[in-house]
Amino acid sequence: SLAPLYDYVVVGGGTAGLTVASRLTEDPSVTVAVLEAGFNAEGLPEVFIPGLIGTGISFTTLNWAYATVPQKHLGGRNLTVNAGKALGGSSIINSMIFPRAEKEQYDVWGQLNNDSTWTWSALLPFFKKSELFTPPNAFQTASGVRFLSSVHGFAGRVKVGFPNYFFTQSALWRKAAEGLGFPASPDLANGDPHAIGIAPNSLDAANNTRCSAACAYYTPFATRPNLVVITNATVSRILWADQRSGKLTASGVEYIVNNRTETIGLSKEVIVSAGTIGSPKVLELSGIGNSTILKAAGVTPVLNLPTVGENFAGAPSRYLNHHVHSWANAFTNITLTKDALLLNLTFAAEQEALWFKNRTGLYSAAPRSLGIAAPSDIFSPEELNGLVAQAEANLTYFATRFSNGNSALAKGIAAQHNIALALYKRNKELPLEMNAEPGYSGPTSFNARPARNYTTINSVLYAPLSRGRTHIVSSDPLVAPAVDPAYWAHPLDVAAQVGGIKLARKMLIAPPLDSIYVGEFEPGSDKQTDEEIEEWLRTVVTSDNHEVGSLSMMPQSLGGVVDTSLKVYGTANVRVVDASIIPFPVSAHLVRSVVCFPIKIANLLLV
Ligand SMILES: Cc1cc2nc3c(=O)[nH]c(=O)nc-3n(C[C@H](O)[C@H](O)[C@H](O)COP(=O)(O)OP(=O)(O)OC[C@H]3O[C@@H](n4cnc5c(N)ncnc54)[C@H](O)[C@@H]3O)c2cc1C
Repeated sequence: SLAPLYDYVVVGGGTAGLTVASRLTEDPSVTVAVLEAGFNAEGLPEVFIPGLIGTGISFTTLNWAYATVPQKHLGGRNLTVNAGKALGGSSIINSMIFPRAEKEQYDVWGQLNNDSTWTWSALLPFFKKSELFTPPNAFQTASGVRFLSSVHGFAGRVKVGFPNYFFTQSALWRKAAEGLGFPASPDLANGDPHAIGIAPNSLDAANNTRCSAACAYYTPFATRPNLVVITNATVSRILWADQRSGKLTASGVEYIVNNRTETIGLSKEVIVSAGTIGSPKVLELSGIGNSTILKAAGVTPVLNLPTVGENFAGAPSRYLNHHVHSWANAFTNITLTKDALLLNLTFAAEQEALWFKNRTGLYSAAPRSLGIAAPSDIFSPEELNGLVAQAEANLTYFATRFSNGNSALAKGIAAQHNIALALYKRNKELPLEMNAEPGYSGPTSFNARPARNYTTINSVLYAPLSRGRTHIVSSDPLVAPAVDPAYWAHPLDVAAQVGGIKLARKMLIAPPLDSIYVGEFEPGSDKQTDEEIEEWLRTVVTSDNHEVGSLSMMPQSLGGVVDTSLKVYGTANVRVVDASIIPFPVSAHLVRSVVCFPIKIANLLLV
């Protein structure tokens, strides 16, 4: 055993990891060390200026860019799943969209675990507590921002606000969507997101800068003597002590810094917060997981927990400029677009100067106007009945196929599918985010597409029924895992995403958005039938970055890996706190959800 240096060691200084570390060190007698593979990137313009996301090193150095294995249902393509590699994790490179999902989807977390502390009504106070919300000013209100103060908090750590610039296309799109039957949302964080509106952003409204997890949970507390953050430190494994009361007990953590292997001792717990792909990797390298998979990778198993890395849910979609998903885009006669920033570098320089001068202009605009579509928006009642009946008939088949031969997990996935389909029938499982991109978004590179201005309607698949897995293939901690999200493995996911393209097309030519429409670019006039759209999508969609579930919080009888206090089954002092514990995907961007887990560590409530 190692001499304990710290009470807690947090593996991964990302969104959830920094939340935990800052909360624990509020007690001056508690010592915490955070080990983060990336560095502190808060000072980079591509991190702090909202409109510069995607430029500079945001998607190279600051990104793990995990490659998937060939995706069987997407023509055997290898896709990239983005995940932030920096202090603050994915919140450093994300789109700062900060809404909440449908209430009933959060309730499923509690339902699967028979635990009412993991439900919308139990989580809402924590959602509120974690944010420092700045209501819209007169200009923002006049530009269409709506909010309900009852669902916001005004004294938390994550700064939440709205941008200082609104693209005309977005306003036209919201009107068009309302014309197609989407209600105007009073607030996209109210738990009823089947509507259209302007999403709140994790943004410091006073400065118009990104508020990442580092901004919220590290920078204000960096000088705490009981908090130590080691950057450029890649954790290779957890070190085990003799068993404590029959349970596996961590005594320290091994990590690599500057090509040296170091160790750090702990007296209380290790908190694994390395993200949905990073966390199962750390557990497997430490000997926790499916013994067969571990042995094949050259790791000696210490605890056989065969569902580590399973129940992995993601969706193929993405809408940063070069990380696309499914969209319909059209040429537009409007000139103030994001394309203008690429087409005219003088204009781009002027806009950047404007941002530095008074925090306005195109670069101050973080995304975005968005809406969440329900089954009724993309399927006729007959189509929906048919798809749900088919999914019900094949429920056992898919649950078994997705569970990698684990009968408990097959039950867990069957339970999730049963609940999802019941929600589908009640129009409460919301399969798509629709949003307007004021510029090009799609599969064609800047040089290969016409040098024009565009409007894009993105359609992002949420709440997928497909489940895949992520596992190590080597005992070398610097080797990437084999990531298989099994995108489009379930037919309902495919149908929903095809429906999203049809809805996007309808929106592009609905008044008043039609007033700026000068012809479709993609998918293009040769892709009209569902089959043609589907075949095209299979060749172009890329990864969404909202992966969850690889270390699911579920009972062991349903194939879970952690209990509702987020302890790993069979361990005395290993907890997982990050998006990997989310057992059932929800229809929202995730940061809100991973900073609000209602657990107690050493009697200290996390949020
Ligand atoms: C491009 C992109 C856009 C997104 N857009 C949005 C959005 O607009 N709104 C929203 O709410 N969500 C968005 N998301 C999703 C959201 O940001 C993530 O789901 C969330 O931040 C995940 O939090 P986490 O704590 O689970 O993991 P992360 O925040 O990813 O943290 C994991 C941390 O662990 C570190 N790590 C991993 N392995 C090791 C290791 N072995 N040793 C040491 N450190 C390690 C990583 O470097 C990282 O810092 C987006 C994500 C991406 C990638």
